[in-house]
Formats: sequence, C-alpha cells, structure tokens
Amino acid sequence: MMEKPGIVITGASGRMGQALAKLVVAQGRFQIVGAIEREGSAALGRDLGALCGLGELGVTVTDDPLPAFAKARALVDFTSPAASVAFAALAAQARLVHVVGTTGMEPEHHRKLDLAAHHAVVIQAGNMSLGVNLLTRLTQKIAEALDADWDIEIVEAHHRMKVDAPSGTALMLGEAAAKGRGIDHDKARVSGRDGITGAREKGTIGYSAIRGGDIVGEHDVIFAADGERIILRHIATDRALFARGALKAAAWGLDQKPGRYDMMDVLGL
Ligand SMILES: NC(=O)C1=CN([C@@H]2O[C@H](COP(=O)(O)OP(=O)(O)OC[C@H]3O[C@@H](n4cnc5c(N)ncnc54)[C@H](O)[C@@H]3O)[C@@H](O)[C@H]2O)C=CC1
Ligand SMILES: O=C(O)C1=N[C@H](C(=O)O)C[C@H](O)C1
Repeated sequence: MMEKPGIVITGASGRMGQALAKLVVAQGRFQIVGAIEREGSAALGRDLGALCGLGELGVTVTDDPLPAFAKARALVDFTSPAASVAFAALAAQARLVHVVGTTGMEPEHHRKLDLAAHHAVVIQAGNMSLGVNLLTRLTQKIAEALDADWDIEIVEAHHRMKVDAPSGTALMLGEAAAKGRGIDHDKARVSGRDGITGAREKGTIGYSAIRGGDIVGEHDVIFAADGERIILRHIATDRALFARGALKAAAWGLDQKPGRYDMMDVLGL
C-alpha cells in the first residue's frame, strides 16, 4: 500500500491547529508527522491526539520543526505573521507545500513568502473556505458593475481572542472590491471611525470590526446608494470549514510547481 504523505501542523495547540488535527485524522488522506508549538507553550511534550480529545496519536508536540519537516510533504500553518515567515524559509529548504492561513500580514511578510515561493509551493489566503472565496469573486463582479455613487463598507465580527483587525477575510473582500472598481485599495481604505469624522469621502472603502464571545467569523459587504442597498453576507459557524479548505490546498499543492498561490487557484475560481 502507498504511504500517506506526511503533514506537519504548526500552532498545533491553537484553535485552528486542533481543528486541523481532528480533520487530518478523520479524512485519513495525510499522516501527521509533526506538531509544532512556540517555545514555552504549555502543550510542549504532550501527545497531539490527547490534546485534541482524539486519544493518543503518537505525535508529541515540540518546538523543533526540523526533524518533522524532514519527514513531511506539506505544512499547514495558522500561527502569527512572524512565525509563518520563519516557517516559510525552513519549509522552502525542505521543499514542503506550505499552506499559510495566518492573517495580519504586512507587506514585509508577503515579501518573505514571495522569496520562499521561488523554491516551494506557498498557498496563502485570508480565508480558506469555498463560500468566502466565491463571495470574493462576487464582490469584485458587483464592484465592476457599480459606480462610485455606491459606497462600499465591510463589516466583520469575530471571537474575543482575535488579535488582528480588519480580518484577513475583510481585507480580501475589500481588495476584490477595489480591483473591481479599478482603484488603489490602500489609498481607498478607511478603518474604525470615531469622533467627528466628517462626511464620508466618496470612493473610499470602509471597514468596521466587532469582537465578542465565540463568533467564528462573519462578513458583510455592503454596497449602499441613495434609496437602495446590496448586502452580501458570509457566516462561518465551525472552524472545520477553514481546516477543510487548508487540507484541500495541501493536497492540491503536492502536484504544483514552486510559486505563490491562493485559494482561488486551488478552487479554480
Ligand atoms: N485563513 C483562514 O481561513 C483562517 C485564518 N485564521 C488565522 O490563523 C491564525 C491563528 O488563528 P487561531 O488558531 O484562532 O489562533 P490561536 O491563537 O488559537 O493559535 C495560534 C497558535 O500558534 C502558536 N504559535 C505562535 N507562534 C508560534 C511559533 N513561533 N511556533 C509555533 N507555534 C506558534 C500559538 O502558541 C497558538 O497555539 C490567525 O492569524 C487567524 O486570523 C484563523 C482561521 C481561519
Ligand atoms: O481569527 C479567526 O478566527 C479567523 N481569521 C480569519 C480572518 O482574519 O479573516 C478567517 C476567519 O474569519 C477566522
């Protein structure tokens, strides 16, 4: 029988790390060959399966990625921007397919992912779900059809532990809207209004972020004109959704040439 390709999970004890571990085991497509956590994590030395309530898997959580990378074909990485770019350099040396779900990336982080993508497959997206990627395409199409009399606002809601805003998904949606409208996203972007802000500037793209409780992830794209409004909405209710997309990306990446890809490439959208 053919051996299953090895996969490493970084941020293994995090919300997404655990969702990924459960799904890898349930799908049986990959074999988990490494579970990596940050130095000082309480999860170090524990069995990944026991940590996720799956029973012993024989994979001990460690802060040393290299032995695991040597046995793997793919890495799924939902950690922090600094950690993801450090893993990208190591994953490129080991020629792993690197699926990066981490959000809050600045241009300098993207540059480092681009460098890694000269040597290996790097698939990065602010949201791995089919629904959000379809919504992104729809947002671009609608923005193409409407002129600047239609104000564009993006509202997102997430759990109380989320550390970055606007969410990676909100930025994906805003960038698609800007592309559709043919404008520079970074110049059009307005985040978090407060105080006497003055009237809304025509042509801007506004972002609002709600944080509370255990909200998995909700996004509205609002096109507002005089007398009418279009609202596109995506609601995620289970992190398994993102894990499913990430594992689909990892499997897809095994057959690709080195380069930088996103979920649109994986899903053929
Ligand atoms: N693209 C997508 O579809 C999705 C992206 N995300 C993003 O994924 C990231 C993680 O989200 P959560 O799992 O909710 O966060 P979390 O805080 O529950 O998990 C992150 C884990 O990474 C670990 N970590 C941090 N630095 C590390 C390092 N140097 N080495 C190894 N492990 C390290 C932390 O200890 C933690 O366990 C965030 O940026 C979030 O926005 C989350 C869900 C879906
Ligand atoms: O931090 C999260 O939880 C999520 N992060 C991603 C984002 O920033 O858009 C994706 C999803 O919304 C959940």
